[in-house]
Amino acid sequence: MEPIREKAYAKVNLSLDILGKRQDGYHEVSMIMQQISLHDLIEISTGRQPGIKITSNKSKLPLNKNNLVYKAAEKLANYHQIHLQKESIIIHIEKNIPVAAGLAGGSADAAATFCALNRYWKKEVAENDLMDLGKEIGADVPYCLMGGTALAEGIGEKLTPLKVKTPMWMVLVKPPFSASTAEVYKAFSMESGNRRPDNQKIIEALSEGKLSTLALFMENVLQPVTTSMVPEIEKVQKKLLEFNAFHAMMSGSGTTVFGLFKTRKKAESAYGKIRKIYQETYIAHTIHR
Ligand SMILES: C[C@](O)(CO)[C@H](O)COP(=O)(O)OP(=O)(O)OC[C@H]1O[C@@H](n2ccc(N)nc2=O)[C@H](O)[C@@H]1O
Ligand SMILES: Nc1ncnc2c1ncn2[C@@H]1O[C@H](COP(=O)(O)OP(=O)(O)OP(=O)(O)O)[C@@H](O)[C@H]1O
Repeated sequence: MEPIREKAYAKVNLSLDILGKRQDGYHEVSMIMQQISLHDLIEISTGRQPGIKITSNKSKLPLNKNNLVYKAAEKLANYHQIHLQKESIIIHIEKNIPVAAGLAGGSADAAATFCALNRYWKKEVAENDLMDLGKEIGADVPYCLMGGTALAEGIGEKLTPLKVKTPMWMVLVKPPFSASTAEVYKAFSMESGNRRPDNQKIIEALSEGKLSTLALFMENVLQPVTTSMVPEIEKVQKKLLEFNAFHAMMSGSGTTVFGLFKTRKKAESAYGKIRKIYQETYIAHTIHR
């Protein structure tokens, strides 16, 4: 049997606002998510040993039960009442998305694993059920299942798809330092007074293709928090602006900073320059559903 392949696309946060803290430690958010062309590849094939084996081209990735791909396989098998121990499955993760970078790499892999395993097992799951299973793995997983452009509320699982008139090119830089999502959220204070995005204005600007207006209202309230841990973020942001990005901002809890460009040519020119400074530099475009 031919291996089953599924692309796992990264996301950037065009905005991230925090509205409050919940009793369980999670935060109520309001953020605009955008899927991008940078992706991992999930490949499912039949193995010889019983159980699930995870392999990857990336040596530092956990290949055990801590991998979000394993968690996704376990959840989906339970849902279908399939005994994983009686299966013989190899899941290979071709990792291209930088890890612990604010680009939802692990969440995207989990979402793609759901889709690939459903095809492998020839099963279907109602969208709502799949979203619920995804939410149990991570707050970004429901969005990764949906893709495209969306307003994400609640802890990130309440999703509204958004219209975008103009696709965009971007250059992403992952500084050589990471930050833990849990630690960044923990260090955020509701009294911080950090600059907040105006999501309604961003939604309008996206639907009308007004890129300069968009830039006026994009903010990530976590950026000052992560920058206090990793000051390099500010330097990367300045470099992207210097190389003609019309806006540059940190994605998610960081540490990746992305710069938006009005044309592919401008993005390619900046990419050529900034990759000489930062090893983990990527060029991508937005993906629309
Ligand atoms: C930063 C973002 O990537 C922005 O899209 C997400 O909000 C984080 O999504 P994620 O990594 O899928 O989050 P999870 O794996 O569910 O949670 C990791 C940790 O982040 C914190 N967390 C996450 C989401 C949220 N709305 N509030 C939180 O406080 C919690 O401490 C949690 O223990
Ligand atoms: N398949 C996976 N890909 C990447 N990381 C994984 C995976 N499975 C487990 N992890 C672990 O999860 C942690 C976060 O990785 P990930 O790349 O998803 O972070 P992130 O991009 O900051 O996510 P988010 O934007 O959702 O907060 C890492 O420490 C990594 O070891």
